[in-house]
Amino acid sequence: MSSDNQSQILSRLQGIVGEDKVKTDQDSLDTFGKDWTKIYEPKPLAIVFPKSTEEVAELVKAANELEFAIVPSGGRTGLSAGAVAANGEVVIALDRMNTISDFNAIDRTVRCGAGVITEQLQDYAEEQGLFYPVDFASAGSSQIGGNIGTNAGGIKVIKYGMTRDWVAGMKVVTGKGDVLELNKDLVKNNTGYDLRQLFIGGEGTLGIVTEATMRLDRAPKDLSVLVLGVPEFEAIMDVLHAFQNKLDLTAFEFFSDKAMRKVLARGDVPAPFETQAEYYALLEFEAENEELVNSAMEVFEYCVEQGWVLDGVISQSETQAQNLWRLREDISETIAEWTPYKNDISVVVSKVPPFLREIEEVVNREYPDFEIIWFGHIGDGNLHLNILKPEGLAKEEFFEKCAKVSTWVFEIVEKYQGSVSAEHGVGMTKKPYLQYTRSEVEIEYMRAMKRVFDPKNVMNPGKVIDL
Ligand SMILES: O=C(O)CC[C@@H](O)C(=O)O
Ligand SMILES: [Zn+2]
Repeated sequence: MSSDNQSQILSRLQGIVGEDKVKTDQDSLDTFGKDWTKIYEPKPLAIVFPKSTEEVAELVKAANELEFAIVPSGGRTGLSAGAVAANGEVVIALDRMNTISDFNAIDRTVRCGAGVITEQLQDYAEEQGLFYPVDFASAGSSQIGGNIGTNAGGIKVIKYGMTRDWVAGMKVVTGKGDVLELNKDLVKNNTGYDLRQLFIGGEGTLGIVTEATMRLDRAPKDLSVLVLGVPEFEAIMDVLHAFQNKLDLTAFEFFSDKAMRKVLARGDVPAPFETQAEYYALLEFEAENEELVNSAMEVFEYCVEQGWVLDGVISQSETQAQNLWRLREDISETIAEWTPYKNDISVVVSKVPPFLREIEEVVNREYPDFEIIWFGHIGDGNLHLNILKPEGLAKEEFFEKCAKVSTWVFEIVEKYQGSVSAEHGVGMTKKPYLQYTRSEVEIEYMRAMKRVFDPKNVMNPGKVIDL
């Protein structure tokens, strides 16, 4: 792009959002040009901070006219490079659109600007005696618009579903610059195609979500957390099955001993119990009355009798419950110092054990010095596969080897009819592998949709699919 073009674009942006809301300093470009993927060099042209849907629509129209690309940006906590601007794009950061309004106690809904932080909504719901259930470790920085764009999942999906299930209505600016108000917050609205669903999880490739009405729920009462030591991976599924038959679980997570040891080594949280097991399951349920607690204890004893569980602990206080959760939630951040290879994959729950074993076998056989760290939302069939870079192995060589790992893993994903991205989206990192989960015909329909909503390919180009 010539410098004339660049200055034309910049002055147009300034005309729309105001001079001080267009940033081109190196610090802003570096910060807003990337997400947590960390493997791409950010190179945006500018970062703009609009305040309203109208301003966003003007920005998108300008992009169509002056032919520049847009990257929508929320809390930038994504792990698939969906919010990376590495090719001179204009980043639209929704941070200033962070108002919560129009709470409706009867409908149990609240309107959020796209820039509302997840935790801000969770706290707001709590103040109203209600609950916003989509939750994950990055809730303190991720934004509602980004959650919708990526259909964020997290640790409570087993009971509450993904972000998709909590969007009552939303406003989007399409890639053509049209403003759509979708679904009008209705529970029942059988009037043909539900366009909401295309933008939810569309990763900003069809348009930008600027506002949304989010549903809230009854607040769960007296949540209890159980951590169980499990000697064999296969037994975790028996444990899940046994507990699900008796209790309505709000979470069922797992992590390996290797993962937990890394968290414990930081010295912030105590070990759950002395017995060491190869894997741990973390369960959460509403212990509203004694009957439910007794029921949980009976299942626990049954699991011990069967040899599926070696030891366990049930939280006796809120602090203990939080500490048990930290054993699971702190893993991702803790292992970041080993420059891990990351993957986020899923299969139907019943196929999880052979699926994991097959992946483990191939990695162990080909690269015996690689340390695999398993954890994830196993109650939903979602595994997080992390591999730590061995000390002394150069980063480049490690990532070259990991590219091979990806191909083996995705071949196994295809064999098990799973997904190459369970909850982290496609972005740039999973784009080359989409065909392991989506058929060619399906991908062609996706391209056709992209052409309808964003004919000039200004919206987050190079993410999810290529035209
Ligand atoms: O870092 C990862 O691999 C997963 C991050 C996140 O989805 C989690 O469940 O902790
Ligand atoms: Zn996760």
